[in-house]
Amino acid sequence: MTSDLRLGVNIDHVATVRNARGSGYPDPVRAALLAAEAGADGITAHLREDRRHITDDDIARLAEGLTIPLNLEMAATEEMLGIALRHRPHAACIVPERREERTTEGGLDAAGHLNHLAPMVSELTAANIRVSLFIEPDPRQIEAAVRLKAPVVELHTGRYCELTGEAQVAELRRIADAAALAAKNGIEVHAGHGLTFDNVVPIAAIPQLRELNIGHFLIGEAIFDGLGPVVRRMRALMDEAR
Ligand SMILES: CC(=O)[C@@H](O)[C@H](O)COP(=O)(O)O
Ligand SMILES: NCC(=O)COP(=O)(O)O
Repeated sequence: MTSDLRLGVNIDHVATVRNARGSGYPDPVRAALLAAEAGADGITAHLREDRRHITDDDIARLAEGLTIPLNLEMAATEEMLGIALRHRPHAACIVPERREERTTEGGLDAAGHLNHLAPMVSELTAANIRVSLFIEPDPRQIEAAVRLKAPVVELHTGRYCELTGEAQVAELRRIADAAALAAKNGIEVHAGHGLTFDNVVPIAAIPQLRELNIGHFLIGEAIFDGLGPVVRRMRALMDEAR
């Protein structure tokens, strides 16, 4: 039986492999359908401003063809807002973006950009899109999410995944405290970034978490074991932790 913790499979890096050769394959939509068959509860795709992996056409096909919820990760720009409003994904997760970064480094500074984010959160919410803010596990950012009336936050687990020993335990505590604070304020709590078979269990055991979004590791492992088996194994680890 699956637990109350949903697994969102991020298929960005299927598109990274496709784009490396400018070919039509491997197709991230095919990967999304396979992940759904293997037990993913949702699909996450990050349409970066530089289109380095997922493309506009991928988003159109995902929005059209998925039977499980689509979580569109997007920068807080007018262009991305327009795309979200056009395709109406189940959820939109607002993430920070820097063109020169290799991956999403740190969370969105919601506290520092309240005035910019407020109309965006309202417009997405009015369009029936569930807004999530991808933030650091920091009480200041949770308070900003409360002020913005964001229904969901996703806590960035990247630092936790990179640390070891006592420092990792301290970061895990920071994530658990942030999850408790957000849930106490009526916010649904998700987490993700950098999660693997080896580090997922302590995160999945945080009782307030309702969803984990995992991509890069799963797509990498799929090269060796196939996407279906690795999604099923991640699901099983998450379920055992609850
Ligand atoms: C916001 C986030 O954590 C995911 O989108 C993940 O970062 C995959 O995309 P990149 O590897 O391009 O950052
Ligand atoms: N929001 C996090 C996400 O979608 C997946 O991150 P990663 O597992 O690719 O690092």
